[in-house]
Amino acid sequence: MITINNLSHHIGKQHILHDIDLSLPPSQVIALIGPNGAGKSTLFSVMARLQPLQSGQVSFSVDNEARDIVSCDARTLATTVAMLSQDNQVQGRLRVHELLMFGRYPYHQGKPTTTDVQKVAEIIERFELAPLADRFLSTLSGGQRQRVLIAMIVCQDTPYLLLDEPLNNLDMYHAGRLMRELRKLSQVEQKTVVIVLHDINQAAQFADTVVMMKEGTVTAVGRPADVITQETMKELYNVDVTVLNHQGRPVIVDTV
Ligand SMILES: Nc1ncnc2c1ncn2[C@@H]1O[C@H](COP(=O)(O)OP(=O)(O)OP(=O)(O)O)[C@@H](O)[C@H]1O
Repeated sequence: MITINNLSHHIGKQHILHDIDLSLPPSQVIALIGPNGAGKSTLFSVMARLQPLQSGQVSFSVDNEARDIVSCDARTLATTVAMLSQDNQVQGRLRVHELLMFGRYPYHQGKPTTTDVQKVAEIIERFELAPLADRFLSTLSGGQRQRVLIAMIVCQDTPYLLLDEPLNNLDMYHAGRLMRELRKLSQVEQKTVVIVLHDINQAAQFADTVVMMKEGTVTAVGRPADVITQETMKELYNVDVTVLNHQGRPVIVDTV
């Protein structure tokens, strides 16, 4: 469970996040959606302590114990929550398998064990990265680099994953594969995966819970079928859509 209480955030004089209260259930895929500038990335970076918490509280519960992001030491936080941000700067002179091992750093602190080696091998297999494993990151395409970055986050093996627009640059095959892997991580390994998506149909198809944000506030939280409606799409994005139903989940079609 992720618990956020009264979280507000300013950048300069601009009020970016307003009094956010959220309880996000464990072992789910949770889609965070909302228009550009709504505050999704800011919320993620505060949750992962990449930006200091200015007011409010955030905690991640592990084994029935709440880990507060302010009091948590760096190593514990790094084994609790992993985040993929939108603007990842990667060192191009690393090879793919070296970057994945870097994801294991909170565990091995520079001295990889057989468990770390096995985990990296498992993730290479699972994310179909074997043909790329020895390549330098600087030689990869945008989509290949994105897949490797996501795999590195999964290598970190944390109970909570925050993924900011992980589908960027991914083709239809890899986007679908990734969403299925995330679902498996939540269902089989009981991980909680919070994912910023701009493709509402991916959110509708794969998320257990959808959180809607606009102008720094949370406007709705619920199951896709309950919250993805003509009205909420108009309210969030000012678009007119038709909402269809496919196997109990909404599918939206832009109404021209
Ligand atoms: N470093 C900064 N300085 C000033 N304003 C910022 C800074 N970072 C973010 N903002 C502002 O904060 C608001 C929220 O930005 P944020 O990146 O969190 O939105 P988002 O919902 O992730 O948007 P997107 O969907 O476009 O990625 C925006 O108005 C943005 O311009």
